[in-house]
Amino acid sequence: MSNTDENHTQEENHEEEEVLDLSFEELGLDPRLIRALSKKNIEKPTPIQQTGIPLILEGKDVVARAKTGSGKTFAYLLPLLQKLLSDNNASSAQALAPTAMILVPSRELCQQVYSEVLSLIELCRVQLKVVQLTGEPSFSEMGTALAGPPHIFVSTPACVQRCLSSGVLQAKSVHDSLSILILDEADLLFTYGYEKNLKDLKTHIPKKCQCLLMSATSSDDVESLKKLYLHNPYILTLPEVGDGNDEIVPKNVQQFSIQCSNRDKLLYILAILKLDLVQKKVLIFTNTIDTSFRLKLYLEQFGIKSAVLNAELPVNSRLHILEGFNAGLFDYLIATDDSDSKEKEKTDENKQNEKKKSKKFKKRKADSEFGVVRGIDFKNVHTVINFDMPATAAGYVHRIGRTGRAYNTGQSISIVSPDEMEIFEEIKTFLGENEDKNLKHIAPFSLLEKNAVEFLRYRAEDVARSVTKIAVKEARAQDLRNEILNSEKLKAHFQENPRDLDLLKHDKLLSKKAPAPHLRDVPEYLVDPTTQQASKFVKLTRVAMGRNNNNNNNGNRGFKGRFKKAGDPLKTFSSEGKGVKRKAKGKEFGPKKNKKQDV
Ligand SMILES: Nc1ncnc2c1ncn2[C@@H]1O[C@H](COP(=O)(O)OP(=O)(O)OP(=O)(O)O)[C@@H](O)[C@H]1O
Repeated sequence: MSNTDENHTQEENHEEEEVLDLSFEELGLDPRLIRALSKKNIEKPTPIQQTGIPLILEGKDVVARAKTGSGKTFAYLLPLLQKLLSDNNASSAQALAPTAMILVPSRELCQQVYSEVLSLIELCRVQLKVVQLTGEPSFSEMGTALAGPPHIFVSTPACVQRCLSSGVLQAKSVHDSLSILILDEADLLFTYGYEKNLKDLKTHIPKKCQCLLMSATSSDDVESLKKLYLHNPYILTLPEVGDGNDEIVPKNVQQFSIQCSNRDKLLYILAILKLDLVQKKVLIFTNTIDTSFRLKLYLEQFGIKSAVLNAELPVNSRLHILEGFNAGLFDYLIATDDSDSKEKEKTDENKQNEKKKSKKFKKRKADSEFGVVRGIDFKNVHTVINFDMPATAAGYVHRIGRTGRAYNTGQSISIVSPDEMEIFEEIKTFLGENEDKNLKHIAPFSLLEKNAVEFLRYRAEDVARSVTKIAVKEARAQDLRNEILNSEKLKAHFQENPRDLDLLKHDKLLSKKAPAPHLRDVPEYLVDPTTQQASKFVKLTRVAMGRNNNNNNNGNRGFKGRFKKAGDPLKTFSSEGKGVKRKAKGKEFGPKKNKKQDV
């Protein structure tokens, strides 16, 4: 809508264009922003930032499609802040509504984007006001949030609609003041049920307003949103999603799989974690909340402490669990991810999955604004484990995308049972695996020897039997009670001490009986020499990476934190399946080419 020619319905033709190796200075960014980025160890723009920032600064409507973790948030935040910095004292002085709105599908994303903007503003030391609001705020909460008004309003479509219909936000003021609207994680907005909100909201968006649409994947929903909100947009597709030539998962993520029976999944994950075969931090995905508690209780018995994250926890707890994990207060997070099935439900008439969900799960009210996977920037996650396989291939890509973010490296391990083989095959096809061409993206996880697993079997099965359904049910209820209590305390505490991290220890033990001392350490005679060697390699790598079991509290390692391939024993230790497609080196961000195209 930023384009002045309203009658111009034909979208522009954009030729394919080489991505230049530009610096932030060359992109014309304000020195204050560049200094702020530097303090965050961010020195060089990613490809989507290199191509997106100049277009957004020019005032173009842009659709940006770039793979997960490619830096889309700064691609829109930096030009947005630059614009606000340059007209801070002029137009916004008489404004009665925010100058910019960033709409996201979930509370977690809202908090994440808000923190990112706030920290940039603080580091720039400028007087810009950013506010976030989600859920169902009261009249006075809306009034407080929008008083001023803030320059940037981060919210969900439903919440903005609420502000408008209550009259706290005047349609005329929005019409007069709003100059940039950003729809982030656009491919999820309809899935999360915001279609009507977005259609209604459209009537209040002034034609002069610049609209940006950010998404990791393309979909019919993105297409509909584009038609609804954007005029004559630039379509940035990085990499060429869907043209079959590029990898969908970032190259800096090594993907592995383990095939075992459903019953052995606990045994295998124990072996991976207990024998120290993966780098921390570790994010583990399950499909149901009960499974996550079962896993937590089980691992606890072996001295492995973890936190759980799911939709039934109070929002404050969820946000602080994320914050604590990002700050490095605990190493293992078990997340229940069903955002994937939300999408499946939407398109799939077959409701069998629904039936499988336990009655208990259905009774508890899960937060519809909860999103654990899409867009959440889990900091410094080195390993993603699919304890349960996701329901769709797109879900897999989004889960794996929680590691290897920006210029970091990472790995994923999917533990696949026979009844998950169908989706596993689907995922492999989606990733472009081709048996004929001997092209593989997911290799067997060969660091884990069968012998090593068998040595642990007796103890593991014994403990697994002790984690009964009743124990799981009690732990789940106990955790919920704890977190509800915590939630109110956390809210009050963090209002006064926003930077205090003491309360964020969400990996407390839930087991009724303390872990038996003999289960905490695996005696050396139980581990075969090959596994011992693999484990030593992983430890050495950790030291080389500067992690040494303790995560540093610096959320962003940027370039300086990444380790070189040559120094990564995981990559020299033979763990790749025959014919696995790997790149020895090269840019970690997709292809050289940027495709700007007409749609
Ligand atoms: N130029 C950069 N250099 C190094 N790190 C960067 C750069 N830009 C962004 N990052 C970091 O990369 C991580 C991923 O960025 P971001 O969350 O914006 O990715 P995304 O493309 O939005 O991913 P998703 O599609 O999963 O939401 C963040 O931790 C961010 O701070």
